[in-house]
Amino acid sequence: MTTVAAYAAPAAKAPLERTTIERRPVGEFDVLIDIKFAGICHSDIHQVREGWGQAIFPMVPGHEIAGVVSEVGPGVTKFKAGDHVGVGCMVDSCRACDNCRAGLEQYCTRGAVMTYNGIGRDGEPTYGGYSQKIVVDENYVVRIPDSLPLDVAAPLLCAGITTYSPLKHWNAGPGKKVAVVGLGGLGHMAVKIAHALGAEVTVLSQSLRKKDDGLKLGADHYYATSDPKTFEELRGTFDLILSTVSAPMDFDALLSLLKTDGALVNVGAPEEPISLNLFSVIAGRKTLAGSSIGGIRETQEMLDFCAEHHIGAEIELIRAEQVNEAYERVLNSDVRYRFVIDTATI
Ligand SMILES: NC(=O)c1ccc[n+]([C@@H]2O[C@H](COP(=O)([O-])OP(=O)(O)OC[C@H]3O[C@@H](n4cnc5c(N)ncnc54)[C@H](O)[C@@H]3O)[C@@H](O)[C@H]2O)c1
Ligand SMILES: [Zn+2]
Repeated sequence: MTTVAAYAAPAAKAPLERTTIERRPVGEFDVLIDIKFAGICHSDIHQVREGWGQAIFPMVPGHEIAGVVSEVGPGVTKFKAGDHVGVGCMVDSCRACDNCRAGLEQYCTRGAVMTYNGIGRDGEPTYGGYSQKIVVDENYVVRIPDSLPLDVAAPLLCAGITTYSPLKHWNAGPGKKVAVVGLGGLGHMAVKIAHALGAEVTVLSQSLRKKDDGLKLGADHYYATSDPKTFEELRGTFDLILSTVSAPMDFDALLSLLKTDGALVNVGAPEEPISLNLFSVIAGRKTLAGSSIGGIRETQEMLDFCAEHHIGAEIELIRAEQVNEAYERVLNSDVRYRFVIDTATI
């Protein structure tokens, strides 16, 4: 076992504090990673606060991990010491069910092992990226192309793949009108990726406060959802709407903005249920769908795509002791556009 410095929430809703955790010895197929950067995802905050239900404490959050391989087990074939690598939301899955075989490990029918707030195959709780080292099976590690700096690459491991996967699945590309709802960590990646895929991109944000940023990120249009005229003007406009909002939304209003046969895909994971008038999907044969992160192969594909298109996250690098303050700022929509912890400061 290796003792590693980490930041953990000792109990639900408690502030995070510096502590140490144990990492398992490097097994035959394991990779030991020196974590360099860890992004702060809104999902970390939902889980620390038990907003999605009972969680495991102490909790070391963090599933946007970028680092450098320092050691590999004897059976490892994909990585060697010195490689730049990433770990996202999953560190294992059953590998045998139809979904795992299809590269959709996030939908593993036996339940994927989450990077933190999960229980590993060894029966031990998993601890995430707000720490200095992690041991992960090589099949759940991805390669970060050398042209992508590790700090701006870290958020791709969740915010990047969570938006790339549905944009690809629902064919965002040339000739398609795509709206991105919410311009936070996921939203700003969705804008960059949808633009790079060739779609015509519209941001639907609460206000016009971040309009200049949105246009610079690659949006063609920018509207405020707080302005009722937005919904009149954009009625029936979009082929695809990707909602990244962390709080419940008016889905009937959003569905009215789709063309016939359009899809509203929700990746935001609010803590409360929503209400829906089913006529919103009946009229216009519309689809309301959800999507969870992406599989391991697709995560690699996304990283290669981002490297090719020079896409990284817009980040604010913080020291570990600023993590609680950063959480408050995320909750107040005061982030442009992802906080990333420099794990050397833990
Ligand atoms: N489906 C998945 O696999 C997956 C993966 C990662 C994160 N998530 C979830 O996605 C959500 C967003 O995560 P994030 O890290 O981007 O969070 P974030 O806080 O960075 O971004 C959320 C954005 O939504 C905006 N917003 C809040 N209320 C709004 C409203 N009523 N109208 C328009 N915009 C509004 C906020 O201002 C912010 O810009 C969270 O709920 C998170 O848990 C889901
Ligand atoms: Zn996340």
